Order: sequence, then structure tokens, then C-alpha cells
Amino acid sequence: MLRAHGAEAVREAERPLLEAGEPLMLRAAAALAERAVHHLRSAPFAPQVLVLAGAGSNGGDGLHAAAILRREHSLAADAITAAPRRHEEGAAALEAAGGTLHPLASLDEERLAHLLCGADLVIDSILGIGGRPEVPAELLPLLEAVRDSGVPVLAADLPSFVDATTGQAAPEALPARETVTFGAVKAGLLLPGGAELAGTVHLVDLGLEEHLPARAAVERLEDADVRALLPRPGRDSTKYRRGVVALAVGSEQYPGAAVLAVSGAARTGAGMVRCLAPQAVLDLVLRARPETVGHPVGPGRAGGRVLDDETLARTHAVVIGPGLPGDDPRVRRGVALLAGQMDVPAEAPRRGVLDAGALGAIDPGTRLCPDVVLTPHRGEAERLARRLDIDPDLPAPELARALAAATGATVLLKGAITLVAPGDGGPLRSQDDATPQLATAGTGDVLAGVLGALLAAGLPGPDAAALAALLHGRAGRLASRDGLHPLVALDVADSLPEAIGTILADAQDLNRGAR
Ligand SMILES: NC(=O)C1=CN([C@@H]2O[C@H](COP(=O)(O)OP(=O)(O)OC[C@H]3O[C@@H](n4cnc5c(N)ncnc54)[C@H](OP(=O)(O)O)[C@@H]3O)[C@@H](O)[C@H]2O)[C@@H](O)CC1
Ligand SMILES: [K+]
Repeated sequence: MLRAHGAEAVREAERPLLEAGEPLMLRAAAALAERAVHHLRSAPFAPQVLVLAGAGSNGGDGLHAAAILRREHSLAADAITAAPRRHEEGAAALEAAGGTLHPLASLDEERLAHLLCGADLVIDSILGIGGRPEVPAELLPLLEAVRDSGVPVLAADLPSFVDATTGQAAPEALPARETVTFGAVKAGLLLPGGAELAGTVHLVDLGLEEHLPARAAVERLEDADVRALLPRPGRDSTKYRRGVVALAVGSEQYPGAAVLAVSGAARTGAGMVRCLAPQAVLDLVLRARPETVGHPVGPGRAGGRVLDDETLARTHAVVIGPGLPGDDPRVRRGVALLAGQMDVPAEAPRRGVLDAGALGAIDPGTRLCPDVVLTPHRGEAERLARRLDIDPDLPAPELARALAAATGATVLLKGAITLVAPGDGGPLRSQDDATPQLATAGTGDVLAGVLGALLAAGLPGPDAAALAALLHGRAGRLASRDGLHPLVALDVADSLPEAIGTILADAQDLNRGAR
């Protein structure tokens, strides 16, 4: 699990080490220099490094790194000082190593272009955790010139002009090939804004770990977490023990959503998938997925229960919404079931997914639990926010958190980066596993099914949501050959077993190696 922290937590953690006289900046600079060398391994003979240095400690990191590159690697490393002041200790170290510092104000367009033309790598150390996400006018031409030059950028600690806590980024900030982050992953590197600029994140251990708060600001699941979390069948498994999920999905208007959601659940390994839908929809579902247990709903049955008490007690999670109009009776009943407002047996599931059409049935009085996951995209989240008297224009992390706090449910906010705000107020999760090819009709229905299967298997809502986002993203990448070609939603469902198998197979290789 990647655990990331905000700027204040990082400053608090480094304080005792700095007070004890630990040379953190020199360690950070040495690691930065090492990564620069790594990136230059295939560069031509006598590569050159250009450091963009701010006045704060981030600038100090870059200047010391340039000095180390000169002293220890015999590389030509020079700097542009991007602020009126400079980090004096770092500047002195670079000058002592034979480097040149060019004050930005002294460079005309031609001279700047000349410096960039000779550079094989730019180190962005203008701002670190002290940076605000706005670029002063005098720095705009510098950033534009670097961007236009195409020289790869290595960001020191985090890309400059990104808020280390919120991820908010200036539009002109430089995208990095890699970010070498010091002491702790910064929350802003995992959140929308910063995450798009950071490139690969390389964490440098500075001994901060024991001083960081036990609770991270943002977490991200990795493959090892999938192996730990994903329930796998054992010798004594039965379809009931693996988890039964019931999906109230698909309508005359949107019958295909039922096929997609049911396929998502089945392909994730649910023990049994029930589908509650009109007969015509069930016919379609059964043609695609004959293992589905169909429960017809229709005009004659709308007022009654689709599932009898005994069946309900043997169902572990429900998915309500894909392909349902807001006035579908299944929406009202599903929300009432999950909100505990229905007279049902105690064993009836109180865990599940409210997606698409079902999100419209949530009002200020609806109280849910963290094992219920709401899955809005940005537009749906804004509409829900307005109904709950929440500012719809909040940045994505805050919007997700506010919706979770108002409903008690876990909120999975879809986007290029999927955010999960746990209903119990736990750390925000951020998953960046997807490909833009997933932005196509029906992929959300597949995600709802995946999530339903994981909830039915007993995973807590926040874990199920983050894991579903990861598996769905990986399946999308497989289905599109890493974003190379278009996909359709059913491809994503069909790629789930391979996505899961690939992640689990890595662990099996390790086990085999150990034997
Ligand atoms: N974590 C660790 O263990 C270690 C951390 N280390 C390093 O320290 C870094 C933090 O250093 P830092 O506190 O000096 O802040 P940093 O970001 O360099 O500059 C802040 C300055 O910039 C200015 N400023 C702000 N926004 C601006 C803007 N938009 N446009 C223009 N100016 C702006 C602001 O001025 P202000 O306007 O606020 O007066 C202030 O003067 C950290 O990221 C890491 O690299 C390592 O060395 C050791 C181990
Ligand atoms: K930086």
C-alpha cells in the first residue's frame, strides 16, 4: 500500500531529524543525483544537466545534486536560479564544484534556448512542499521554453507549482518523467492535478517513517494488496461462501446494462449472481451469461418483493442502478433495503452498490453505512451534492469526502483517477490504474458488478471500492493493450479473469522460488 502524507505531516516528521543534525538535504540531493545518473544512462557522451533552482530548500536539493553530479560523476551540471534570492549553501556548493548559476533575469530568450538545447535532463527544483499552485508571470517563459524543448524533466520532491497536500496544480506546471520524492510520498502526488504531472514516483527513504502519522492522508492499493485482499476459493468453498450478489439492473430502455453489470460480477468470481429484471432483460442476460439466476420483475410484481425472505437471507450484497430509470420501483426498494428502512430478515444484506439511476433516490434523510458504496461520476456527484446542500464545485477529493460524510456511505468518485472516500472517515484512497480507453459507455456498469462481487465476498466497503477500481482499470488496460486500441465495455468484463490471474500469478512465482 502506498501511503501519502500532506505537507504539514512531512514537516513535523522531518523536524526531530533536523534538530538532531541529520543532513537530510545532502541525503536528498545524493538520491536525486543518483536518479539523474540513472536517467542519463543511455544519453550521449558527456551529457548535460540543467537545474531550475528556487530560493527555498527544494532549490537547495537541486543545487547540491548538481554539485554531486559534478564532483562524483564528472557530469556537466549547471543551474538557472529562478527566484530573486538563491539557496546560498547550495549555490556555494555548486560553484565550488565548478558549476555556473545563471540568474533567470540575466537570460534572454536566445540564451535560454541555447542552454536548453544542450541539456539532456532538466531537474525541476523550483518549489517543493512550500509551493503554491500559481506561476509568477516572470517564470512563465522559462516553463514554456522547457516544455517546448522536450528535454525530460526530473522533479525534485514534487513537480513545482503543485500543492503537496491537495494536488492542485498550476496549468503551466512542468510534467515530469519521474518525481524523486523525499522522506514520504506527498499526498498531492497521488491526487488529481499532481498525479498527472508526477510521472513515476520514486520514494527516497530518509528515516522519516517512524515520525510520520500512523494514519496516511491518502492511500493507494498496489498488487501486493490485491493478493492480500482478494478472496480466493479454498477446498471447503461453496457458492454461498464465495458470496451471492443480487443485481437490480437493466430496463426496457437500457437492457444491455444488465448484461454488463452481471458479467462484471460473474467474471470477478462471485459464487452466484442473481439478476432482478424484467423477463425480456433476463432473456438477454441469460443468453450472454447462462449461469445467472434470474428473478423476473414486472408490472404485476412491482409492489411485492422480488426476493422472498429466505432468498434475501442467502444474498450477501446487492447492486442497484445500472440501466434503471430513477422511477423504477427497484430503485426505491433497493435504497430502502440498504438504508435499513424495510421490514426484512436480520440476515438480509445491508451492503451493496448504489449506481447510476439509484443515486437519484438518495436524499438528505438517507443514512447508509460504509459497506454501501455510491459510484457517481463527476456530473452525478455534483447533482447529488446539490440535493444534499454540499458545494458541487468542490475539488474532487473534498467533494468525495463531503458526500461520504453526508450519507455515511463510501463514495467511489469516477475519473481518470478514481477516488474513494470511506464512509467511516478513513483515509482517502486514490487509484490510478485506468486507461482513457475506459471512457466509453457501459464500463461503469461493469465496475458496479465487480464491486458487488467483492462486497458479496465480505470485503469492507472502502477496500472493495479501491480493489474494484484497480481490477477494472487493469482489465481495461489489458483489453485495450495498454490503451493502444479502443475497447467496448464487455471486453473489460471479459479481461477481468486475466487481470486478476496476472496479479495473483506474480505471487505464485515468488512462492515457487521459495520452495
Ligand atoms: N521532507 C524532507 O525530509 C526533506 C525536505 N527537503 C526539501 O525541502 C523542501 C521544502 O523546502 P521549503 O520549505 O524551503 O519550501 P520550497 O518549496 O523549497 O520553497 C518555498 C519558497 O517558495 C516560495 N513560493 C511558494 N509558492 C510560490 C509560488 N507559487 N511562486 C513563487 N514562489 C513561491 C515561498 O515564498 P513565500 O512567497 O511563501 O514567502 C518560499 O520562499 C522540500 O520540498 C524538499 O525538497 C530536503 O531538503 C530535506 C529533506
Ligand atoms: K520541485
